Amino acid sequence: MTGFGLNNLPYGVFSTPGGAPRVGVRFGDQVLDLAATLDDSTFAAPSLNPFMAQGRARWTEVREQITGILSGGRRAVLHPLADVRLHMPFEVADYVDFYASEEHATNLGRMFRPDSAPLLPNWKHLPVGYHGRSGTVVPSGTGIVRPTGQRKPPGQESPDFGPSRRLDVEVEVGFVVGTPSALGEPVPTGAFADHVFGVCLVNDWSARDIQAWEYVPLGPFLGKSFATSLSPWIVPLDALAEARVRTPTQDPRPLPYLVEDDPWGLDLSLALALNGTTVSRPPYASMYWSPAQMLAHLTANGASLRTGDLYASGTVSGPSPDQRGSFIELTWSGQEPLKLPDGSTRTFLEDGDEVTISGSWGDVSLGEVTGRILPARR
Ligand SMILES: O=C(O)/C=C/C(=O)CC(=O)CC(=O)O
Ligand SMILES: [Ca+2]
Ligand SMILES: [Mg+2]
Repeated sequence: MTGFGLNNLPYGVFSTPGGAPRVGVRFGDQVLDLAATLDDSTFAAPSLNPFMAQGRARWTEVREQITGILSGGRRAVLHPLADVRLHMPFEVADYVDFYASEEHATNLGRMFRPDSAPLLPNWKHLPVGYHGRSGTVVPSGTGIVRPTGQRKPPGQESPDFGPSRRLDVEVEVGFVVGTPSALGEPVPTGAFADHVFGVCLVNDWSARDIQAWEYVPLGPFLGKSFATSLSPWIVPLDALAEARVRTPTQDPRPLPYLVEDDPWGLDLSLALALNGTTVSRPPYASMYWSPAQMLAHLTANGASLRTGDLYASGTVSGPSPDQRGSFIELTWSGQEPLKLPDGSTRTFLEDGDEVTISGSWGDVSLGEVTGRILPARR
């Protein structure tokens, strides 16, 4: 049907006019009102966190119940999607962003560090990542104010302060943790599905001029912390069982704690659209590190997981130029502007631009995450 049939059933948080935000499941162009249908107060919460904290056995049980209700015509409270407002689906605990695409890491290495090897020596030994800012993860549709910060273009002797001139996107896939883990206890790759509840789309907005000046030696900071957008529907891992593929061959072989027996690469097709025109189609199957390896690495030092932790894959870029997941790559640092159907060209984002990332596996849709650029505050 629409990408939201019985084989998908993603969870989100919605409200009807005058009603409180509560948990819903998308079915076609309708939203199943879970609190009203199952008479379970877990789903009356304004976030998925209480349900996600209950763990995999409960997630499976509820998915079976919902499937039974929607296929067997049992009493269900459904609202037309057009009549509801969608909210942040869960409360983000900690937020981590990885860097798991070899193509993206190579492209950015070439542009940011033209005088050294594009991949740093650690890159094929561990999934490189950084901790982001969970408080600025925003729901799809939130306007993105152009950030202001320190900029130092090449050839300019000292930095100045002003609105970013190189505002960009990053097409990413997000993984949402349900079951927490104990401090001091690493989570092995084989326990990925016990902890991760589901998958969504992420746009890691990035101000390339701020980033290029600030990032050495501690990594991304204000160039990325102003906003990160999230899609409204969290697709359960169960809906993606058939999407699983092996990652590309990993050479050198990763250390034992990063080896995965069951493959958790995902054959998702993503798309990046600017003002309604698709400009790129990044293939998630090309990602070098799997989300199970990312989780094992994230906890290898004993760092604990909390319900609502979000970790993103890093920008998804495939091998061909029309598969790149950011404008800095698509326009090669602004040197090769994109031509748009209205005859205009684009390097980085302009005020008023609207960006939409969508994704799917077969007829299982991840929906979309969208955002429009608002002028800088003055
Ligand atoms: O190579 C760098 O210095 C930085 C690259 C990024 O902007 C990466 C980032 O946010 C991680 C990713 O999305 O892949
Ligand atoms: Ca990123
Ligand atoms: Mg961000």
